[in-house]
Amino acid sequence: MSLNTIDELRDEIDAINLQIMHLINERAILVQKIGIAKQASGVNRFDPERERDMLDRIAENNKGPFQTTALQHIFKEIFKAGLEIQKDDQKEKLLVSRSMKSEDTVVSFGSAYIGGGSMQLIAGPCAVESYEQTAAAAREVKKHGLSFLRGGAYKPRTSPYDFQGLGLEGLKILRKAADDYALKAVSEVVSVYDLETAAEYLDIIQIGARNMQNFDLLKEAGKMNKPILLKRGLSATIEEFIYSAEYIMSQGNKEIILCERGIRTYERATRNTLDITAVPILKKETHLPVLVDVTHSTGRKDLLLPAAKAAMAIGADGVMAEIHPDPATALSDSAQQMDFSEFDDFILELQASGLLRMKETV
Ligand SMILES: O=C(O)C(=O)C[C@]1(C(=O)O)C=C[C@@H](O)C=C1
Repeated sequence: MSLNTIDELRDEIDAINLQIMHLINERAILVQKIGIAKQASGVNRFDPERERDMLDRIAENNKGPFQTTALQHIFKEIFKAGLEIQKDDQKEKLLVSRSMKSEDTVVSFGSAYIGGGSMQLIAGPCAVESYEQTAAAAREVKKHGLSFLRGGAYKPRTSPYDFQGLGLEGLKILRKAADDYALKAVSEVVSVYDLETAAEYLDIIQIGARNMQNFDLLKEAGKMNKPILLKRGLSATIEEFIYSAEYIMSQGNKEIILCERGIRTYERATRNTLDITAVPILKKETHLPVLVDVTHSTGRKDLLLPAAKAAMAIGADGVMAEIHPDPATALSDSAQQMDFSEFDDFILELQASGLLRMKETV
């Protein structure tokens, strides 16, 4: 066969390639329409029976030279690509997605707000242990012109024998300390049964990493008229994180703050691996504010400042950090909490780097 003939055959293949491309895209448009119809009727995107029917029809009609198995593999790839298009279309329609709302969501608390370019620092003890301890932290938070005081009242711990938190008493102490220093109170709720009560004492309800896919808790939080701070799961993908936020917003609550707190990987140098690029991805894919928890992600005091600088430099709406009057005596996370002198240095460094301007935290 001459080279001419090969070129002529290739020209024919090029023309057929384009025909196949147009047909596949024509098919994709139909798949998109089916995806929209399925979403509207709550039908699962993946339909194995339908795929089996189509593959059987390929087998019945295949006259070669391709082996039927080879063709079926090719069509399976087309089906998978169709599912991806349906998924992307669905993601574009999520209430939390940036395509649904181009402007940033700003969660307002009177003169304080989270999102929309404000740079917040949420600080406080890992756990509320006593009024004196929590009030001391509140005083430090206020001293630096910050607005938000965190403190754990319900502590999900790995071991059932570890300090579980003061519960309702802890919420009351946190509320009093926050009120005494005109701060907003942030604390985690771990059970659906505690939501209503907690909402009476908190300005922000936190749903922790271990509960990121506690769908009942997410749905009930979505029915509340209270901002929700949702932490990324230990091993959650960004897509799962976004869908968990959608669970909340789908129930009506639009005041959601996302928090990247590190993911569990093979790395042991830090407590978790801070997935810092999750911040711009989440800012790009959703309109929600994104915070970074530098304490739980790194688990190391020496990394709190570098991690906070990285978070603020990459576009986070703020940082969460733990402080304690005497970390060595803390009932949880004693190794990771800054004492007040360390906190002073932390704040000064962030200010010196121009990443934290105190006027925006008032
Ligand atoms: O027919 C459907 O239900 C579709 O969603 C379309 C389609 C396809 O590519 O043909 C895509 C994914 C499903 O698993 C089955 C079929």
